Amino acid sequence: MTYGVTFPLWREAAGETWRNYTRHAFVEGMRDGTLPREAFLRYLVQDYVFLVHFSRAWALAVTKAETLEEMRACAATVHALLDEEMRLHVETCAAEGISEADLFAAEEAPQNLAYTRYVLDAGHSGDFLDLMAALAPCVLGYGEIGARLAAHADETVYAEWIATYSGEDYQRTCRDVGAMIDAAVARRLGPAPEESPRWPRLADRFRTATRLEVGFWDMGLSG
Ligand SMILES: Cc1ncc(CO)c(N)n1
Repeated sequence: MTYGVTFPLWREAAGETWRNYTRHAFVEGMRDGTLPREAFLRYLVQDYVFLVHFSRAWALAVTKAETLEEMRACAATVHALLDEEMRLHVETCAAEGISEADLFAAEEAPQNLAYTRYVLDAGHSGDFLDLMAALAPCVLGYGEIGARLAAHADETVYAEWIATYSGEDYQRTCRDVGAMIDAAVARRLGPAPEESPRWPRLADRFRTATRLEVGFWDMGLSG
């Protein structure tokens, strides 16, 4: 999955951190079905809270945008998170006797706090590109993981998770976000963005968010 031209460059710059995220033991446990249910549910409850704050960060992107196209793409992502992706969390948890009110009230794990507030701060202290560099590993990383697992997973109890992230709705969101980031980078940094003095810092933000994704999976495994 490439999702545009900027994402592959940032992913490459993140080096083995990207692999640690997308090939994490938690991910492989969903692929082959060996992930303990308890770890999955712990993760899913935290991930619901993550998505609440992640939606806020995309809403912040609407206010940081410079064009109507950017505003539309960011608003559409807020909608996709709140009304499509979170359905997985609500329905899976409901089947386990965990209500949406319980999810909303769940106490955030430190790894969750660190990640979401890092992303929000990237947006508050920086501009639209700073925010996009911090948001990209989440959206596009899950797209990449979902597509790989759909192609290579065993018959697994985690099929619904895999179907959510490999499904057409989520993959379309990833393609749209990838294209929007390419246009946003070209608009602000010109035709040779890698030569811009801002480039190393954007790549660094992307890698930091990727490190925080690794921490999020670690949390799921360790409690
Ligand atoms: C931690 C995390 N990263 C990315 C996504 C994809 O939106 C998610 N649901 N949770």
